Amino acid sequence: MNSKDQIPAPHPQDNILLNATKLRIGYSKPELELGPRQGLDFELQSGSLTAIIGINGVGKSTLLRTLAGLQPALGGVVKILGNESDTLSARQQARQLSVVLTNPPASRNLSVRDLIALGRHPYTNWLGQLSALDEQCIADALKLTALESLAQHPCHSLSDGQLQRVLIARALAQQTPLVLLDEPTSHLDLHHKVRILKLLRDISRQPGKAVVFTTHEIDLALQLCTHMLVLFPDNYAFGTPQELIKSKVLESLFPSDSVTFDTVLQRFNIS
Ligand SMILES: Nc1ncnc2c1ncn2[C@@H]1O[C@H](COP(=O)(O)OP(=O)(O)OP(=O)(O)O)[C@@H](O)[C@H]1O
Repeated sequence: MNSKDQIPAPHPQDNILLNATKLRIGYSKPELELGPRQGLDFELQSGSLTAIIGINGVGKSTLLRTLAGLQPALGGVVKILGNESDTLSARQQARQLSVVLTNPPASRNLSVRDLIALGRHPYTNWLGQLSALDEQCIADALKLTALESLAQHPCHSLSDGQLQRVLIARALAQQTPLVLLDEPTSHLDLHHKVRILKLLRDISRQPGKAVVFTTHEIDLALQLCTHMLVLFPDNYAFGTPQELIKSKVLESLFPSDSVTFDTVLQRFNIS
C-alpha cells in the first residue's frame, strides 16, 4: 500500500463508524442553510441501518452528500472512523465509505460487470489491474443484487430500476465500512424495494458495517431500519423507530389535513 493511502488509526470507540457534531448543512451560493441552525449531532454505529427522512426539499440529499464529503459543511464536524473527514485523501475516503447517488453515471457505455468493477478502483494499482480478490468482490456484488444474468449487458440498455441495482452493486464491491445511498429505492417496484432494503439491512449486519440512506419509503424504513433521522426545516430527531413513534415525531412530519401517522398500526394514513 502506498504510504499516502495508509488509513489513520481508528478511534478507540471503533464501533462508531460515523460521528456528526454540530453539523450544519446547506449552500453558500446562493446562501441557503438547511436543517437546524444549532446543527445535527448523531453517530452511526456498526450494525446500524439508518434512514434519513423528511419532506421534499428539506435537505436529505444535502445531508447525505455532506456526510459523504461531496460538499462542504456550513459548520461542525463529520468524523469517519474517528478521523475528521476533510483530513482524509480521496482514496482513503473511498476505502471507508461508498456512495450511491441518484444521478445516472457518466459511464453508461460500460457493461454491468465493468461498471461494478469500478467499485474496486480504490484498491487497484495504477494500471487498474484486478486481483483475484477484486474479481471475487465483483462476483459477490453481482450475486447479491441478482444481476448475474445481466453482467455483460451495456448499462445504457438497462431499465432505471436495473441501473439502480448496478450502482448499489458497485458500492457493495467497494467493500467499505460505511455505505451511503441517496434514494436507493426510488425507481424500484415494491418487490425490488423490499429486496434492496433487506439487502441493505443484511449488509449493515455484517461486522464493522453501517448503512445510511435517504428515502420517502417511511413505512418500509420503520419496519427495517435500526435508526431514523427525521429532518425538519429547523429541527431534527434521531433515534430508533420505536423511540420516534413514542415521541410522536412522525405525527408532525406532514400537514395533518393530508396525511396522519397511526401510532397503533405504525403507518401513515390519508386523512
Ligand atoms: N447545488 C445547490 N445549490 C443551491 N441549492 C441547492 C443545491 N442543490 C439543492 N439545493 C436546494 O437545497 C434544498 C434541499 O435540497 P435536497 O435535494 O437536499 O432536498 P431533499 O430533502 O433531498 O429533497 P427531495 O425529497 O425532493 O429529494 C432545496 O431547496 C434545493 O433547491
